[in-house]
Amino acid sequence: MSGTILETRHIDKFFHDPVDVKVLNDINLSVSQGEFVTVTGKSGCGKSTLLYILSTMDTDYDGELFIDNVSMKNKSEPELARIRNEKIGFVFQFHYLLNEFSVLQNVMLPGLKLNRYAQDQIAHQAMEKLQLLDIGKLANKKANQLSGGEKQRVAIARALINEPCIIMGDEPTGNLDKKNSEIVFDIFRQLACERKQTVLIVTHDQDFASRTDRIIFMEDGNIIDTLSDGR
Ligand SMILES: Nc1ncnc2c1ncn2[C@@H]1O[C@H](COP(=O)(O)OP(=O)(O)OP(=O)(O)O)[C@@H](O)[C@H]1O
Repeated sequence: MSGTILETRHIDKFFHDPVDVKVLNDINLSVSQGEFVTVTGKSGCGKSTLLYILSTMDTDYDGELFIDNVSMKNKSEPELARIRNEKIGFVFQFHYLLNEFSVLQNVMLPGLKLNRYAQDQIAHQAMEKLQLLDIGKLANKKANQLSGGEKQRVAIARALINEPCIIMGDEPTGNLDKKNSEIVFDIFRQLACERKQTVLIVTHDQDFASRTDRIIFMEDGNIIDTLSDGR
């Protein structure tokens, strides 16, 4: 494994409504390139809140976040949006695919947003991602013609289109059966091992978590333990 790709220093987070509540307490985290990490803990312990901060979508916190060794402090919203698009791919529990668009078009969308390549080049890259995930044959189907497992694979392909250095997932297998969860797990493992992309997943799924490189356990807004598999 190589350098640090994601780091937090002393992150605290308060919610103020209806009363002041501290939901994250002194979160210090360092994740390496190519590492496959899960964050787990009971409902309400702060996992999603942390993920929102790590993904730069929530900027209302104390402490400092570094992505690819760059501090996110004092960045404007357009700058953060650019960093998000370039550096981070997201996979959610619910896929949020656009039903009226084809699979290929869905995968292309974040690439078009970044405006880095011509449209036909993005289409080519999108096709490559679909093939990587073994769903090339679905390219021209509409998103609403797919099974749940296929939709989630398309959502992963979409997350990969801009070659992000970090892939973040919020319960990405939460809506899948065992077989499809396995497929999604294997994809993340492959991305981390072979493509050296960092994968950080929030999950309740203990079986999933137990097979990743490191499990970060949270309780009441604190990191209480980490378990590495020594890989
Ligand atoms: N917008 C908000 N305003 C006030 N409190 C909030 C807000 N969002 C979340 N919380 C509180 O912050 C704490 C952490 O919530 P968070 O959603 O991060 O937990 P979680 O570990 O992701 O839970 P789950 O596993 O159920 O998704 C909880 O006590 C929650 O009630």
